[in-house]
Amino acid sequence: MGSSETSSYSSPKKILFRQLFEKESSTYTYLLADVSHPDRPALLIDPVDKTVDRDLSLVQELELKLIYAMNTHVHADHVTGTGLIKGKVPGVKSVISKASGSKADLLIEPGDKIHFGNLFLEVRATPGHTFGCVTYVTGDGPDQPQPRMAFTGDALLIRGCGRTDFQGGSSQQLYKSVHSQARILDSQLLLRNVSTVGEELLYNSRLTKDEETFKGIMENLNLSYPKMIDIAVPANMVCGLQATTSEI
Ligand SMILES: N[C@@H](CCC(=O)N[C@@H](CSS)C(=O)NCC(=O)O)C(=O)O
Ligand SMILES: [Fe+2]
Repeated sequence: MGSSETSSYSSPKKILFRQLFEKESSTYTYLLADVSHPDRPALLIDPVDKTVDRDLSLVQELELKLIYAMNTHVHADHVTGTGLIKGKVPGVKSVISKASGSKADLLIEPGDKIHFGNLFLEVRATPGHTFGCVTYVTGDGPDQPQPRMAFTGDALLIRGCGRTDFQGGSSQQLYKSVHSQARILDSQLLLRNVSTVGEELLYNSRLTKDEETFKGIMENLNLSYPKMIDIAVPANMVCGLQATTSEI
């Protein structure tokens, strides 16, 4: 293995972090691992079915042991890779929120901790883009990596946020999610590797507005119906495997 696993995180425990991109749906997938632990346990957040082989090759190259394949929410623009990953890597557990109403091995709830080696992710409820959206936040504590990172799914995007016009979306709820969690989240948390919650609260063109203005913006986005939604949503309710629900 090369020296590319070093990161700028000051921590006695070493976290490996990789951001991967699927260009058709513009989806970011994240790979995290505890590389201080002898087993090098790892997890993937929001993998896409089309890039599963790429993601698993990277896991193999970095000599990691994948233990979780997780989703932040039921995506509407792509089919999740979590079911395919389970078929390819024995022992991997799929993860999604209980509130999403989906099937997975682990149905997590706000406040749960997902451990990988000596590191963990905390689950925060951030509904509003869809029902059951969660944000995964790296652990707090002296032996956890700093600065902390937040994986917000589509709840909070850099200078934007997920739409709120389908799957239990609510602009009122999304506004509350971001503003109430932001007070709890450290302003140093990174989003998609190039912004912070604090920066978004200052410069996000939607979420810096008052709640009524935000609601008006979200009701007038005039976005087209996502091309994949009718395939992606039912598939994502079962970890991406529509036909073989026993394999979730
Ligand atoms: N043209 C795309 C649809 C893109 C889209 O609606 N993306 C969602 C996130 S995936 S549920 C979204 O919330 N976008 C926010 C925005 O402001 O655009 C397609 O057909 O896939
Ligand atoms: Fe989404």
